[in-house]
Amino acid sequence: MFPEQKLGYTYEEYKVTADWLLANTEHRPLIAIICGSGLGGLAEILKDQKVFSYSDIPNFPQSTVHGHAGRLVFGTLKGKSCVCMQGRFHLYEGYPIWKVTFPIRIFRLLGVETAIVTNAAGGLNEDYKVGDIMLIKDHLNMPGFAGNNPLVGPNDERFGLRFPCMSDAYDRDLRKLAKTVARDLGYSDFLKEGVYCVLGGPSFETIAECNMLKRLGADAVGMSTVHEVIVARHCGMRVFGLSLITNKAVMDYNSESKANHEEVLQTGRERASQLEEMISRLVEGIEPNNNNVC
Ligand SMILES: O=P(O)(O)O[C@H]1O[C@H](CO)[C@@H](O)[C@H]1O
Ligand code: HPA
Repeated sequence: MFPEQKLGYTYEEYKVTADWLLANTEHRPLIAIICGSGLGGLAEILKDQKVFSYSDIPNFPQSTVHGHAGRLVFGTLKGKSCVCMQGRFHLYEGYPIWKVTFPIRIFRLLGVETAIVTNAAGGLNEDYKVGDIMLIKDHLNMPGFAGNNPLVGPNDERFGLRFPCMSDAYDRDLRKLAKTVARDLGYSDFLKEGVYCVLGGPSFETIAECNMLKRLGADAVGMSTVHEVIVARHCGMRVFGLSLITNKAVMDYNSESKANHEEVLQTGRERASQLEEMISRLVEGIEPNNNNVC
């Protein structure tokens, strides 16, 4: 006999964590920001911070990847209450997908209405340059095609529907707002909009895989974000996503380039201040959603 496999957290387990956070901070965030690899500096722009190490929060997984500090930062940005993950979880760290997305449901129980998800990604679209910021308009969920979707398992109606729609995953109004913000900041030259493809990692893609993904319609490739977005949409949050193009995917057998995590982190450092400015202005323009399910 095989031992029964755990398929996710119970509602009560999510509540334990959410209630612990509510008891330990006075912040009541409406906006959650998830920092991608090397983008943890985004959390530093929050004022009146209350910071928790993931290791101190009941049930919280731990960050194991360089460039993901493992801190949950509450604070205000442009007068709005926010919570920021300085470090996310990835499948390749060995976490089951329901642990990867655990924080999203916690945020929902805290009252968060809007999720801003950021990541570092490899550019597949040949028009993209290193340092470009790509607004995510849609995704390709490769682990999902193989049955690894964070909503697999019994559905808890207190979070959302059994079969949530994903054709409107990335909020059109927030993308419009981001384009206006980027134009006002003079960022239009490096602003793109495209399709993000998630793979399991941790190995970077082969040349053949990059060419295949491009033909399938992906503009950028990474190892995160999509699982979080699916859970956020399932529980009725609005989602805004952006990818920082940290490296160009290698598409050509004559190329000497090699993807590496140090380059990913370095590009994050170089674009940090523009990303901070853009996210601040975006948050400033976000209207409360009055906790309506989108
Ligand atoms: O998606 P984020 O967390 O930004 O990180 C990206 O950067 C790492 C690879 O360098 C991978 O984890 C990839 O997903
Ligand atoms: N591939 C996958 N994930 C990534 C990449 C990449 O080229 N760059 C940053 N994260």
